[in-house]
Amino acid sequence: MKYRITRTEVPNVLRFMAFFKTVIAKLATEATSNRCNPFITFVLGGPGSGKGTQCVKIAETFRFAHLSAGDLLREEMSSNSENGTMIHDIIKDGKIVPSEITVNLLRKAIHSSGNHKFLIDGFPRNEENRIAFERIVGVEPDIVLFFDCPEEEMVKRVLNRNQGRVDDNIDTMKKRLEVFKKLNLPVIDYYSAKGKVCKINAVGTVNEVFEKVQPVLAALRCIRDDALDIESSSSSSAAAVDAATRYHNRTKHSLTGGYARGPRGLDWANQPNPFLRFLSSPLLPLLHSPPEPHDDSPLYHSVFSSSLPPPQPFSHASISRLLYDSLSLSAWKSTGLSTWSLRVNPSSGNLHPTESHLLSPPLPLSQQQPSSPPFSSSSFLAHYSPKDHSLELRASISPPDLPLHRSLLLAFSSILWREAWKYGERAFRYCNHDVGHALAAAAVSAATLGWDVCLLDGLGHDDLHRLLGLDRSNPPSPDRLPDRPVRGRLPWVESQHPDCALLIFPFGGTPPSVDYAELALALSRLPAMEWLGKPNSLSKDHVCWDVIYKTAEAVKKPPTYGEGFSVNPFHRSPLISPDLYKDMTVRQVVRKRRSAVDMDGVHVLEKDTFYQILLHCLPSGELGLGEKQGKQFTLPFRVLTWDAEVHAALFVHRVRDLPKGLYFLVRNEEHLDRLKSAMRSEFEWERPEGCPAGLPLYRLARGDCRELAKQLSCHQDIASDGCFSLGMVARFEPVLREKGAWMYPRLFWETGVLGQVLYLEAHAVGISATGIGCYFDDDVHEVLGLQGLEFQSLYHFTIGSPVLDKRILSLPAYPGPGIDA
Ligand SMILES: Nc1ncnc2c1ncn2[C@@H]1O[C@H](COP(=O)(O)OP(=O)(O)OP(=O)(O)O)[C@@H](O)[C@H]1O
Ligand SMILES: Nc1ccn([C@H]2C[C@H](O)[C@@H](COP(=O)(O)O)O2)c(=O)n1
Repeated sequence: MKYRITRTEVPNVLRFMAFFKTVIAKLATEATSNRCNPFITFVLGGPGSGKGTQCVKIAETFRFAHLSAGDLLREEMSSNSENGTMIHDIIKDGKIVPSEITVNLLRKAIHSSGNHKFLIDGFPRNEENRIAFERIVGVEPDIVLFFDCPEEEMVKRVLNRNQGRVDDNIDTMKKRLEVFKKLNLPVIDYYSAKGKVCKINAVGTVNEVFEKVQPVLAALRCIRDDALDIESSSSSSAAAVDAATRYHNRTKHSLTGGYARGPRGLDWANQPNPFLRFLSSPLLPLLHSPPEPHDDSPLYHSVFSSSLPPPQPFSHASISRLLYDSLSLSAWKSTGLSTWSLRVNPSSGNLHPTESHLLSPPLPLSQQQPSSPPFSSSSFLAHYSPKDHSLELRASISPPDLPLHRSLLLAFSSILWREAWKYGERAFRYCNHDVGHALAAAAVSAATLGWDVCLLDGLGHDDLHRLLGLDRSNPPSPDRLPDRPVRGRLPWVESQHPDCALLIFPFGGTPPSVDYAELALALSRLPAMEWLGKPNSLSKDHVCWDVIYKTAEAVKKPPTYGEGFSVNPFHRSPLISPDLYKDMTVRQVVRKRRSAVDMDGVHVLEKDTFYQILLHCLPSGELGLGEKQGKQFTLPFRVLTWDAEVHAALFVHRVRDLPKGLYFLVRNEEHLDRLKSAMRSEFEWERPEGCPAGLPLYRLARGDCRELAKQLSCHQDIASDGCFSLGMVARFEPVLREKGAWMYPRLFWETGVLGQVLYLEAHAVGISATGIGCYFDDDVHEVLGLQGLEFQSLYHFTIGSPVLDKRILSLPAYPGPGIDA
C-alpha cells in the first residue's frame, strides 16, 4: 500500500521541508566560505630547479599539504579522462596546459585535503594561470618561494632524473626553459613587486638548499601559529590522533567541495584477485553444512535470547560450521558476461579486503578426513580460503603451545589495496567497516555452536603481525613511503595489515583467563617457526594511495597487557514477538543475506518490525530499572571490548503509523546530554508513538526527508527508496584523545558490527539492507547541527524492500566455477 501524507501532517511536512531546504541551500554557500582561509605558498623555479624535492621536505617538516600542479596533471593524463591525451601532448611539447583544467584540479585537491597550509608546486606557470587561480579559488598566495638555479644545473638534474617522465629529454627541456623565461619569470616579477617573493639559491646539495629554506618557513605566521599545536601534539600519541583526524577530514566527500581523492576510472586489468592463496601450503578441506531441509542451526531469533545450544567441542566438524556460516562463499552470480562470488560476510563494493586466520588446537578429524596429520597432531595456524572452504596450513605450533586454554583464536587482517583499487583514499574507512562485519558474522555463527567471542584487544599491532607470520609473507615495504599517490608495480601494496584477534570459547561458565604478557611472549617465538606457503600475487600493477598506509601506521595499536581480559555478562536482546522472524534459522539468514542494489520505493514497514529491528541494535539489551544502554552485553556487540560509541540518526520514510521524519537512536545513554547540546536546538527529542519502554529512540523533527537522505548519500536513490535510512554517528575526537588513535579503526569496526545486525535483521524480517559508505560527511553533520569533530557520521545504511535484477543468475557457492572473481 502506498503511504499517504495525512491532512494533519501537511503543515509539519512543509515546515520540515522548508527547514531542510534552507539547510541544503546554506550548505552550498557555506561549505566554501566557512572553511578558514588557507595559507597558500606558490613554489616556483625553472624545470629541474628542485621545487618538488624541497616541497617534500617542507611538507614533512612543517606539515604542509604538498600539491604539485605537474603531478595532478600527470595523474589526470594517466586516468584516461577526456583531457588525458591533450595534457600528454602539451607536456611533451614543454607548453602550458589551459588554466581552467589545472586550477580546477588544484581547487579540488585543496578542498579535499583537510589541511590548511598548502605548497602549490610548479604553479602559476604564466599570467593566465595566476589570474585563473585568483578568480576560481578566490585567494592570493601568502608567499612565493622561488628556487633560483643556473640553466646548466637544471638541464643536468632533469636528464638524470630517471622517473620515466615524457618531458625528461633534451628537446622538451630546451622548450621548457624558453617557456620558463618567457612566461614564468613575469609571474615571479609580478609577485616580487608585491613583496611576496622569497628567492632561494638552489645550488648545493638537497640538504644544503633545505638549510636555506628552513628559516624562511619557520618565520611564517602560519608556522608560528601552529607551533603550539605541534608542541601539544609532540607526544607520539597526540601526533597519531592528529594523523587520524587529518586522514578523516581529507577523506570526506562534500556536496560542494567534491569527492575524496580516488581513481577516476576503474583499472579492470588490475582488479585485485579476491582470493589470497598460500601456494603449496598443506590444505585441510572443511565440511559443508547441510542446507534445508537438513538445516540444523538454531532459530535466528533464539540466539539473541539466552537459549543458546550447549557448547560443541572444537573439532573439524564444528570449525567447518563456524567458518561456513560466517566467512565462506554464499553464492556465485553471473550475467553471462561476467561471474563473481558473494560471501556470508558483507563487504563494500564486494571487494573483500578482510582475510581470516585460525589458531586452533590439534583437531580430532572426522572420518571423512583421515589423512591430515599436520592438522591433527599439533596446534596450528591456518589461513582460511573461502573459495574452496578450506584451511591452508601456515605453521604447526610445536610445544610449548600458546597459553590459550579451551579456546580458538580467529584473527583478521586487511589487504587495503583491494578496497583502495576502487575507492582510493577513502578505502581505509571501508576496510574497517568490513572488519566489523566479519566480527559480527563470526560472533553470530559462534553462538549457534554454543560459543562466545571477545576481542583479544590487549594485544598490540606488532603481536598480531608476529601471530600471522606477516614478516614472512608480506612483500618488503619501502624504507620510506611515497609522499603522493604513486602508480606502478608495487607488490608491497598487497601486504596484509593485521587488524585484530578474537578469542572463541564455550558459552556460559567461567571465561578462559588470558595472561596477555605471557601470550605476547609466546607470540614472539612464532617468527622463528617454519612458515609454509607463498602468497599469490593479486594484481600486476598498483596504485599506492600513500595516505592510507601512513594512517594505518599512525593508528597501530600499542599493547595494553595490563588491562587484562574480561568478558561481559550476556544479556538478552528484547523480543517483541518471535513471529516477526517467521521460523528462519540462523543459517538461512546469514547465508541468504544479500546487499540490495535498489529499493522499491513503496514498501511500508510495520511499526513493530521497525521497533524490533532497533531493539536488536541495542548494545545492552534488557536492563533493570534505572539502568542505561551503553555496555556491550548483547550478541554480537559483546565481541567489542569498549562501551558503545555509535548512535544512529534515522531518516524514516515509510513505517506504518509513524510520522516521516528525522529520529535518533541513542545507543549509549551516557552521551544523551552531550548529543542534545551538540545538535540543533530546534530538535524536539520527542518519544515516538508506541515506542517500547526500553528503546531510547527520539523524534527530532517531522517531515518527508527522502530528498534530503538521497542528497546526503551522494544522490543515491537507494537512501530514499527504502523504508528508512540512517547515519551512524560516533562520538569521535574525544574517544581518540581519551583512549588513543588506535580507536579510529575500532569506531569503524563498531559501525560494521551494527551494520551486520541491520543486514541480518532486514533479511530475517523479509526485506533487505545495504551499507552506504558514500555520503557527504560534513553536510550530514550540518543537517544534525553537529560542529567540529566531537561526533562524526561514519557509516550509512538503508533498509527496505529490494528490487531484484532478474537478469543476474544465481549459482551455488560450492562447487564454484573455478575462477578468481
Ligand atoms: N639540490 C639538488 N642537488 C642535486 N640534485 C637535485 C637537487 N634537488 C633536486 N635534485 C634532483 O634533480 C631532479 C629534479 O628535481 P625536482 O624533480 O625536485 O625538480 P623540479 O623543480 O620539481 O622539476 P620539474 O619542474 O621538472 O618538476 C631530481 O632527480 C632530484 O632528485
Ligand atoms: N601550472 C602548470 C604546471 C605544469 N604544467 C605542465 C607543463 C609542465 O612542463 C609539466 C610538468 O610540470 P612540473 O612537474 O615540472 O611542475 O606540467 C602546466 O601546464 N601548468
